[in-house]
Amino acid sequence: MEHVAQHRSSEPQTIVRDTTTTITINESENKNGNQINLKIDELYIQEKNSSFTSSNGASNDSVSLAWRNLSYAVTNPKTKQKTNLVHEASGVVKPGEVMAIMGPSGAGKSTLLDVLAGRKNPKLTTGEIYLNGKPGQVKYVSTYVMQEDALMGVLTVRENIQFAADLCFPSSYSKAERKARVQAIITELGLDRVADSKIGTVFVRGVSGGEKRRASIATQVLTLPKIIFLDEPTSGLDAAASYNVMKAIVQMARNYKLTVVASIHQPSTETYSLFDKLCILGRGRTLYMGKREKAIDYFKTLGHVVPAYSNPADHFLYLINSDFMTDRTQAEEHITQFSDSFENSDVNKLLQEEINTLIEQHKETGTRIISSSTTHRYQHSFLQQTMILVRRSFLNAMRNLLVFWVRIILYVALGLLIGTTYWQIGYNQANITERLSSEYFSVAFLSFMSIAGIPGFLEERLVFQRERGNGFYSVGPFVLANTIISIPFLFIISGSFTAVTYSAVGLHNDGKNAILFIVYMFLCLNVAEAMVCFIASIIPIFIASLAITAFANGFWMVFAGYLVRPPNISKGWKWAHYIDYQKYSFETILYNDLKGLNFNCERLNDTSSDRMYNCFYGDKSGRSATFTGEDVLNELGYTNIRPALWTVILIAMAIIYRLAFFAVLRLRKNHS
Ligand SMILES: Nc1ncnc2c1ncn2[C@@H]1O[C@H](COP(=O)(O)OP(=O)(O)OP(=O)(O)O)[C@@H](O)[C@H]1O
Repeated sequence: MEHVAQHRSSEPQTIVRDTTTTITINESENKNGNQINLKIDELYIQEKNSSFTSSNGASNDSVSLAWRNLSYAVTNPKTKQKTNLVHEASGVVKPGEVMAIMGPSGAGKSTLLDVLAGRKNPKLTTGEIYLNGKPGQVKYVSTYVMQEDALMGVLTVRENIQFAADLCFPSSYSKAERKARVQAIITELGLDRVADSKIGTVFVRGVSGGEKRRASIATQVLTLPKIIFLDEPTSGLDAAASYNVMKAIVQMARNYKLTVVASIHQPSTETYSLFDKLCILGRGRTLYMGKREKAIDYFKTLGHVVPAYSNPADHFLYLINSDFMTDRTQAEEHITQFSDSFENSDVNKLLQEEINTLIEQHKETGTRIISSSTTHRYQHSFLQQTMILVRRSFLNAMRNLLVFWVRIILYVALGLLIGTTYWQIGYNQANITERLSSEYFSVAFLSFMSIAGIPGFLEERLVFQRERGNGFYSVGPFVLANTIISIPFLFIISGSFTAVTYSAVGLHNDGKNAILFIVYMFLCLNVAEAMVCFIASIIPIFIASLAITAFANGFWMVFAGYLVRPPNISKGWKWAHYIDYQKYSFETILYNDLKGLNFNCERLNDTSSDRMYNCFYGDKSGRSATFTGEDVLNELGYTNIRPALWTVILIAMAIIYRLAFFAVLRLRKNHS
């Protein structure tokens, strides 16, 4: 095989190779003006030659994974009893091999996968993990593909992968090179046909489940990490889709000598036949670890012949399943028998020898894969990470019905409702209550409606979690991008709401006051939005965060100072009033409207008295025909409103919620 790879130089380049598929990128797309014809392994070779390091900082040499006497034990806090979720496991997976961890539900598949991937608490882990025969840190050479598809539904397959590529490849890669890499992985995972189709949302029918899973995998293996861990990559897929997903993974492992470990629940016969190795677990114990094609013979030596025409995977799982044994001791013995048999088997002896040989072979040679630094290096600066995320969030918001358009429509509809309900309330004292109500409901309803942003936020958060886990960017750029993107969006909402409400109600008829109304609505929504992000980051479960945000907004509505006026709020709840963002929003809007307005008192027709007017507010002598907006504020107890200070408080509250949102994500990251 011939590889010529030098497209990073300024000279025109030719890439000659013996594969059938090449990807042609338009000349104009290459910043050097050169045509690029690449396939994924060509890029891989180039990276190797140019000391490419993956996003995790690892070199591109193949890496074997071995583990010996690996246990993971948890202690029951009540009984103080220790339980081994993984017990004395050993195994080897070599470059180009795919190993499936199989076992019934609760067997410890995910736990073993997580322990191998370095995602579990190291204090609870004992045993050794070797990379190329030397103890090493797996996370620097691996990627972990989560079970959930973390993609943006309104973006196409290509766009999702492209944004991941923009984030995980250094800026030294030209746009055309990144595009070539994206196209290569699309081809590699058999996604060409649907590359420009949207992933799909509740509103838009998108690609199939299997295609979505492959797209999700593509976003996570772009850098060709040397070891790939996949948590149930076929869960929720039918047999054909599962086979296609696994086939694509196996193909990649073979082509690029990647070491792949996947937990699999119940593979079909076809999918099962794709694996090179099997690790069968039962109650955390190893019941078989070795070559897939030797498993049938091994179980035969134990007296368990796989019936003709049956799926070996099904048969093994059926054999070892003790879940429905009512006697716990009997169930335990059942598993112990299998694990003891394996421990004393020739297969295990060969496995131990293989691990020993691997360690011996690399004793004198090879370098230890371990990070020299505890701090992670990202491919882009903080600012660049933020800008890429802003671009993606913008595209997502513009296309996402739920994030943008539905919310705009809802806010405008709410504006119309308030505008028509309080239509031209005028300047008579009888309508003061309605005037205040229209302002209170503007604040309260719009704040409440911020819950509509939860689904979109949770989708983005899932993508963030995956990308953060893969070291694409840090928490700061995500929070900052989320904040930046919300600003124009909230201004548009505030502006369109004001456009349909302000004049319809007949609020303070002055351009300056109308603009200030938009600003105050914006400040209010800005806090509401930040609070939503904070709550949804603490509880990233749709129904739960919806309920808690609704409760929080209901709570703030009570203490905003309209349903109960400030002087009448009981002492015990005063604190709530002072930390209530709706109070500051409502009061600034109220002040902005009432200050400088005059209202008409009721004219009395009683000629026998010198009282000509009945005024609810202001001068009650009966001689004044009007009262001022300030009179209303004073008499209702809205004293000491300081718009400038309230504005600062609202900005500070938004910043505090955003910082809390940042802290939650940081803590969760550290925790995981
Ligand atoms: N932190 C923990 N503390 C106590 N028990 C735990 C903990 N984590 C997992 N377990 C238990 O360990 C066992 C193995 O869990 P694990 O998720 O690894 O199983 P699994 O084989 O992946 O199951 P499934 O196929 O259902 O996902 C289960 O019985 C689970 O309840």
